[in-house]
Amino acid sequence: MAKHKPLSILRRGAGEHKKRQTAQHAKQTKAQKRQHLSLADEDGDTPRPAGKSYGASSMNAHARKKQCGPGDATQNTSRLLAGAWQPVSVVDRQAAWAVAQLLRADMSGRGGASIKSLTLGPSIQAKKATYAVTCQTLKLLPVLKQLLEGCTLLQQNPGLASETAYVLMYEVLFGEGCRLRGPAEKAILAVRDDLSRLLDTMKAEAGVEDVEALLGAELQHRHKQQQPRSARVNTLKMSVPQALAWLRSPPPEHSAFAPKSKSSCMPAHALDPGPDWEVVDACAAPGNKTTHVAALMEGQGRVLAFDRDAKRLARLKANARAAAATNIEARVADFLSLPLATDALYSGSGTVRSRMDHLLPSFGQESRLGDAHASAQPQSVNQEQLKQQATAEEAGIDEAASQSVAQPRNERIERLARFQEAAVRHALQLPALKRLVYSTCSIHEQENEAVMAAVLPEAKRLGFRLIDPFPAWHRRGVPGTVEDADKLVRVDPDADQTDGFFIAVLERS
Ligand SMILES: C[S@@+](CC[C@H](N)C(=O)[O-])C[C@H]1O[C@@H](n2cnc3c(N)ncnc32)[C@H](O)[C@@H]1O
Repeated sequence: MAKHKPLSILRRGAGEHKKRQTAQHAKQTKAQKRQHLSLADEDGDTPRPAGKSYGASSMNAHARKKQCGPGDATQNTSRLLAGAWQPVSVVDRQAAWAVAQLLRADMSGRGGASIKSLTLGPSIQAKKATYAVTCQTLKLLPVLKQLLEGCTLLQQNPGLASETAYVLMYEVLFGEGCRLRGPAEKAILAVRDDLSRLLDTMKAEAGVEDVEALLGAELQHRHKQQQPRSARVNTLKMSVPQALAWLRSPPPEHSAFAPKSKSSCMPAHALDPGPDWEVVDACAAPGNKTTHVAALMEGQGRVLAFDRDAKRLARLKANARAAAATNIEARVADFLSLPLATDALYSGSGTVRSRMDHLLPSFGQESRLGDAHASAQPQSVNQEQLKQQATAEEAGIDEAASQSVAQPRNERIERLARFQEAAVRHALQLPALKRLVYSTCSIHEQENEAVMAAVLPEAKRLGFRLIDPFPAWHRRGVPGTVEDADKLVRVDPDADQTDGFFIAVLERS
């Protein structure tokens, strides 16, 4: 089990830091240009005079200023987007951008891209460092907010957005400092001593020594809850006994190990394909399940992988090559226009731990199974309507979500559920279909049991029945929501310590 790391990990390792700095110096100018291209919301650096220095009078722990109320993050996000001061370091600039996107989406209650997709995406440089700074800034956000509210930093520096301030305050107080200095860094550095004093006062008032203790018990507990790490052995490259032997020797660094959540390996086993099977993965990219299925088929038979997103399909192809899965044929296609079987689309609500959503301020404020059942009893819908309404863009998580227009969560889940239902109905029409696995990494009943309840009558007419892929598994579909709910498999992200998942298997005898 991965243990919670002490505050010292707020500093990146020396090697990583050196690598990052060298790369930064070498690529700074080019990187700045590229960043402006790739981070479309950034409006370029608009250098302004450095902020004034602050005397102790502008920092008051006891009479903290309330100018930064809950509404300010949105305003300040616009400031960030409208050409406010950008951090000079590409890592800090990317982190400030990611924090702005995440807080904006979180406050609006709309779905959005995950921390990982924003900080580890293809256009991001120094991904690990950007991810680390973003996570640590979010983790300490309550403290950073309090510090910011205790001073007039934003008021004195109209060019400084709060998200930039959070990231740079994190860097200056807990991270690696700011070696590269533009107006934003100078503004923060000018008040560094005052911020430190204010932090000391906050700790003294709370009677704690560690900054994390300022976060309160609930938040600390939330951060400590980490899922056990798991990996899937690519049996096309190494057998499981070999892998176990490997794990007993020094750290496993082998392409046969793919870090994966345990539950994400369940759908392929639920399908349980034979070597001579022909399998269709309808919404396949980036190919996690596809490559797993291909391995379970021992590199034989044929796995047809479809995805309507050409870029994501290119990633699938690269992943298939890396996995030595030569039995995968990948094509760009819209599944709803193809007479083929389906994997599934899902909101990804079960992967909040993997997505690191617990670092966001609103985490835990909504009911997890929530509104799904009450508001979304399965309704039969016209197939053509479904095709029109259920656009795939909303269905892909992460990258796709970050590009799509944000929608209220419930609306998005409803649209996903409609697409999912359409996809299953479509797959059921395949005359040669023997077994269908419907799986989502969502915990919403609307996308899971409700979809099954909607399609089951038609599935039964076509000769399918629900079967139980894992009789020994302990967590089942929500009782009373669908016939044979006890044959459905659920994985709970908290109780089962892996990503949330839902799996239903329909088989024709
Ligand atoms: C969540 S991802 C799938 C993850 C994949 N099953 C895996 O295990 O790696 C959803 C994918 O469905 C694709 N998609 C959405 N609508 C589609 C459609 N109508 N036809 C084919 N692919 C679609 C998206 O482009 C996205 O890549």
